[in-house]
Amino acid sequence: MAATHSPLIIALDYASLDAALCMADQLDPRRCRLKVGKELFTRSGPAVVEALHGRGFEVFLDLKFHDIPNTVAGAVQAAAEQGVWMVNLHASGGRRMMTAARERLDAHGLSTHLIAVTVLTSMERQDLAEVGVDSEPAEQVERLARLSRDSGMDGVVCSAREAAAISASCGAEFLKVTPGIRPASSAADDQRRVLTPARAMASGSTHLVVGRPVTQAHEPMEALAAIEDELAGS
Ligand SMILES: O=c1ccn([C@@H]2O[C@H](COP(=O)(O)O)[C@@H](O)[C@H]2O)c(=O)[nH]1
Repeated sequence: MAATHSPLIIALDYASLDAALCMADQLDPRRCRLKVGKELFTRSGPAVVEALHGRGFEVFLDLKFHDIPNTVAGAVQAAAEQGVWMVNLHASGGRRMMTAARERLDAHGLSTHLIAVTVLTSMERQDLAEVGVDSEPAEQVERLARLSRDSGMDGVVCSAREAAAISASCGAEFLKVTPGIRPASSAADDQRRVLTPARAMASGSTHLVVGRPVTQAHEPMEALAAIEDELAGS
């Protein structure tokens, strides 16, 4: 498998294995990693991970597990045994859930990166208030990032807007995987806490998750090249 130095992770949010592989076949594992999320995995199962590994890609399995500790530990183990590069769970599942997942990977010698989702990049203050969290997103992200670090996570999913603060509190090595990446000319869609690729890297993101700005572009490879150019010039 090709280990890339690129921070880019392309989100393969497609409704079929064929559509996902059609995009993957235009991409190069030396230029990006790929993310498999809930829609694609629910439709195609482990076959998609196998197919992407077969093409040389490192895979982030973005299933955002959130359940009781024993169940999440088992799910994380199952993901890691498929050889994925990264897997995630929801930090709001709490310390015992995260610790159980960490311990399960360690007990089996599995080196898959394990990261925790803090506050979804689609959420803003009002969304948090409606689920009983009376905080600014940045404040809640910081709280969950510290808990994630203390629970043995390798990093978090957050918006790039929070990456600098997390680097300060949890260290530069702590992974900051940031969706909500939008080139200046792209629509925000359902995302709320967005940043451009260059500003995201400057803020301390370690990895940038990009979906629709590339996959729904009229010319996806041109859109990807424009993002790479923006990063090279920053
Ligand atoms: O907080 C989060 C966590 C995960 N995601 C995922 O990232 C991609 C973003 O896709 P875009 O098309 O670039 O918006 C998508 O797969 C989400 O499930 C996120 O956006 N925010």
